[in-house]
Amino acid sequence: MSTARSSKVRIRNFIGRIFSPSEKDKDNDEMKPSSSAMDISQPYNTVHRVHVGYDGQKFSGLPQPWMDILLRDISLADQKSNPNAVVTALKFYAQSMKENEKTKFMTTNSVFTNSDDDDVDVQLTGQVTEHLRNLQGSSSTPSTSSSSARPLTNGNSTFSSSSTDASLSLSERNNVPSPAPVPTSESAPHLKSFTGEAPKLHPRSPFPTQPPVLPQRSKTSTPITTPSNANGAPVPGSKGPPVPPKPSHLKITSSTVSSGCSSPLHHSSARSVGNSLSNGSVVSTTSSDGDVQLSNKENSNDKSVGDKNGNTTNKAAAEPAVSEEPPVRVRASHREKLSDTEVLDQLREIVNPCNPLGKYEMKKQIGVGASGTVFVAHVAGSSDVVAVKRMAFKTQPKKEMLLTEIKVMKQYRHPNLVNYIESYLVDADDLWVVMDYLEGGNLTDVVVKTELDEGQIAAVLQECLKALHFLHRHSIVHRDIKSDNVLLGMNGEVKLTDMGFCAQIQPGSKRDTVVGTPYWMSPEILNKKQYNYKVDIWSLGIMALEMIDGEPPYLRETPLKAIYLIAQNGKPEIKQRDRLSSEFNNFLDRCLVVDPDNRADTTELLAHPFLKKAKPLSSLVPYIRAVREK
Ligand SMILES: Nc1ncnc2c1ncn2[C@@H]1O[C@H](COP(=O)(O)OP(=O)(O)OP(=O)(O)O)[C@@H](O)[C@H]1O
Repeated sequence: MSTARSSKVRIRNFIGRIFSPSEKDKDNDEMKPSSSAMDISQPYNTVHRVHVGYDGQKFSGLPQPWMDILLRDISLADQKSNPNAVVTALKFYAQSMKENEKTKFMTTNSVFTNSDDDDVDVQLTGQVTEHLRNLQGSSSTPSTSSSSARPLTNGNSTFSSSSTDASLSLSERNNVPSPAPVPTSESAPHLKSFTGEAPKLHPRSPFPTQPPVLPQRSKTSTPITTPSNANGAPVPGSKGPPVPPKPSHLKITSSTVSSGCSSPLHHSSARSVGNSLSNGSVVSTTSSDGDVQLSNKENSNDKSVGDKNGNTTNKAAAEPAVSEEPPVRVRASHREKLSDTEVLDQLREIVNPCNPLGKYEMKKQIGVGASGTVFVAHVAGSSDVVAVKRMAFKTQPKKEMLLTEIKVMKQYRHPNLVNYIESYLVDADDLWVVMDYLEGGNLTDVVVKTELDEGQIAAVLQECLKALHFLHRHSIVHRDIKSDNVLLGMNGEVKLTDMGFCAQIQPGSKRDTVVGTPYWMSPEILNKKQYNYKVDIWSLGIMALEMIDGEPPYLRETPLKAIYLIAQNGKPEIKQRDRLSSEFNNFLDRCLVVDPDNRADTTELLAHPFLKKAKPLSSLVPYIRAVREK
């Protein structure tokens, strides 16, 4: 029986990568300075397998630190009630660890990508699949019994001496300093109507009990600094996502200014690009390369959930045990990845070949992102202000994503997208992307610190939907919709940014690359199913919940638990349902439909009665100001 019920999780590569921490993304290899001729290289493409069993009662075969995490975060009862969700969470966790090692700064609320042909597989025997199906059929209600009542445990100690520390200390990395104490109001605050007066800010309530492990929201308005070793790698256990080492030439300095050159866009047009293109017309036709290109993968990989014939063919399924095997095989990618040199070549075709230093005068740092640092800059000889994102190209772990971002920004212009102005590649490494400056910062700061009313929320959603409608109409799926990626102007403009994960999906086709930020991810992405542009609608629904609650569902859970809960629960609970208008409730219900085929699209949502409640964008201004001035 236990054999029949065994499920097998193959977590390939992961362990090998943990124990070979110096093996980096091979994309970076050619950029590494060559070491001495006597150096013996690290093994590469090593593949290890860990067979994990589930006997209907508990999981076995996981490395001990993982067992500890599992037991700490997901009770045995929860494991039993939905082992499939546990498997999904473990897969995700393993994948995030792998990303962590690749990018050095993975956190669960960091965005990440992984191809479906990556290294973490789950195989369930037919009977187990049936068993799980029965379980799921009979327990479709959310299992939150232990999640909200139980104070979160601190994951710091669990892995402090383990050899897998560097990757497994995810929870610890998600720790953030406690928010400043704010008086808790006795009664739940009601959504307000905007009166036109200066807003009385409604600070979000603090946690009832301060959880020791709190997943971190990216706090992009202040630089994130993380202790790092001599190589710039993060120190295990350090808090906050480390940023890539910043080359000295990225420091703000006016001493390096050299002669500028004429730009493709004149200064005076820089701030009006969006408006001048307000019809949302496509400037250029579809890109045919990089991530923007559709690569609709045939289901050619050998990964499957369950054996359709119900056969128990795998020895490991019958005998759950940790077994590490020698390197086996590396699955061919379904899409040819561009080499660094190819990315560089394509980039050179896009960028302005001149030196930007005389043209843009850096004023101050706005924030530090995963790939670089954003500055506000003055355009020399004018009063125009732009944002300049500077990135050290050679050390970027995801160069192709950068290329995608620039291509999409350049090709698709719309008043509700942050518009690209131009880009430069200085000394083949210092990549500048010049874009509209949105002085109001990101929506996260507003939703975390204030409470918008329904009219304001509707206004924000309407603007985002216009951008999404435009993108979807051009077969572009954004894949990372969240408040962090919505920028605000001081006049209340609302614009989507961060096009790095955009992909093109031909009408009627789907993708399966796992991309996004877990808390905002749709169930179909999380479960590694094929998906289409409807994933953006789900994320928009989660973002609407952020605007109501100040955070997405499960943000206070430990990462593994959060992923488990998303996989387990599907549609999240709308906590303040009773306080919301029926129109808003219905809007949320249309976004947060688990089955993407039944989920609304942008056309439906743009005509939704809830958006009739949208207030003028100027209603956002006092809130934006208040947050900026705080
Ligand atoms: N055009 C802009 N105008 C104003 N602020 C901006 C602009 N672009 C980015 N920012 C701000 O700069 C900070 C860093 O932005 P960035 O896009 O680098 O962050 P990220 O999305 O975390 O990183 P990455 O895109 O590299 O993964 C954020 O606070 C963001 O809101």
